[in-house]
Amino acid sequence: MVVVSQPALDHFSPIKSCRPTSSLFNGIPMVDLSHPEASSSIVKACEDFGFFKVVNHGVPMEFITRLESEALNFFNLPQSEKDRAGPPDPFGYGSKRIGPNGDVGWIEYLLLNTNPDVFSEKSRFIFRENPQFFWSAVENYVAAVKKMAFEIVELMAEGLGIEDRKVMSKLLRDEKSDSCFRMNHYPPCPELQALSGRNLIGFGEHTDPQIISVLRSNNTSGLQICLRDGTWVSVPSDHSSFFINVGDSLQVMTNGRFKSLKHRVLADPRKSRISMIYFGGPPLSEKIAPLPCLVAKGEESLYKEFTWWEYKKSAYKSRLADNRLGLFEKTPSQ
Ligand SMILES: C=C1C[C@]23C[C@@]1(O)CC[C@H]2[C@@]12CC[C@H](O)[C@@](C)(C(=O)O1)[C@H]2[C@@H]3C(=O)O
Ligand SMILES: O=C(O)CCC(=O)C(=O)O
Ligand SMILES: [Fe+2]
Repeated sequence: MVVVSQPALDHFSPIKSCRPTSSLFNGIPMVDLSHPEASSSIVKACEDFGFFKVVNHGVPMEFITRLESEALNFFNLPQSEKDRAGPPDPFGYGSKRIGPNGDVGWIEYLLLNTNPDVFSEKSRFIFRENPQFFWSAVENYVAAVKKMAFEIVELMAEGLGIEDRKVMSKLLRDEKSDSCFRMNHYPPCPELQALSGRNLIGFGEHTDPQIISVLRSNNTSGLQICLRDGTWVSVPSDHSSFFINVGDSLQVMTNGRFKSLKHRVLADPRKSRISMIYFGGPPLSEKIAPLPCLVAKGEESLYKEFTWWEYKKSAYKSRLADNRLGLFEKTPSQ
């Protein structure tokens, strides 16, 4: 038996760990955005999983590789320099702590508002004083990913048989859209693996609060999703594709037809993982409610009335793993 010394464990405490799962899940739906049937595949994937992979997405590979290398440059800076861009408020650089309520993970990250008008001072610092870290790389990448996200929600509306195909995309396209962009770095954790044979939790289980999340990572796996039967499965990494998550707000807008997906990230013992996620949210004042055309005659909304601002305020009072939507359900689920 391997005896783990207390000082070694203290280094990771209180970050949780779990047994490594070697099996990769091969059942993730794949949507080819250039296929004529893409809209119905999107709807099916959202109903069955709340998650799917996108190929033929139209985001230029040069934007992807450039941003990844800029992100690596940033995360390779000395700790004292990175700390000047933090702590997150929620925007800026953060390390180990996720959110304001005591969640921790084996992670460092940069969280940015996609609207440059609302850049926090810290975000300004990152780009003004770190010439290695190019704002233009973020701008090009985010613009291309947003375009893809708009197309995906428009195809979704089409697949759902909604007359106004822009009903969701206009919320993301709105100049007041409350969207954000996150770059995560999960350093390797060889010591713990050697000591205990376990993987550190990089980002604990949670659902994303927004409408849609668009994720891309390097070729290091670690992302896991929770299937309907409660089992956690690992998503095979694919550095040239994107992964889409249904967020809590989309669950509400479809009156529960699509479910937001619980996911988490395990750090790899040997390889670092870099991920970049665009979280598409509505304007703060927007009412989040089931789209009337998705509520059948005689049916009711499953949710109380709330604005995105009210939901976000409540989300920021919650812990990562909390069932945030539970507070807004008319009939609370367990
Ligand atoms: C613990 C928290 C971090 C988070 C805000 C929260 O209070 C609960 C939701 C978390 C989450 C998950 C998805 C995104 O990564 C994120 C930016 C978001 O909008 O909600 C994070 C928040 C965060 O890291 O600030
Ligand atoms: O880093 C990842 O792959 C996923 C992170 C995540 O779920 C998040 O930032 O909300
Ligand atoms: Fe997430």
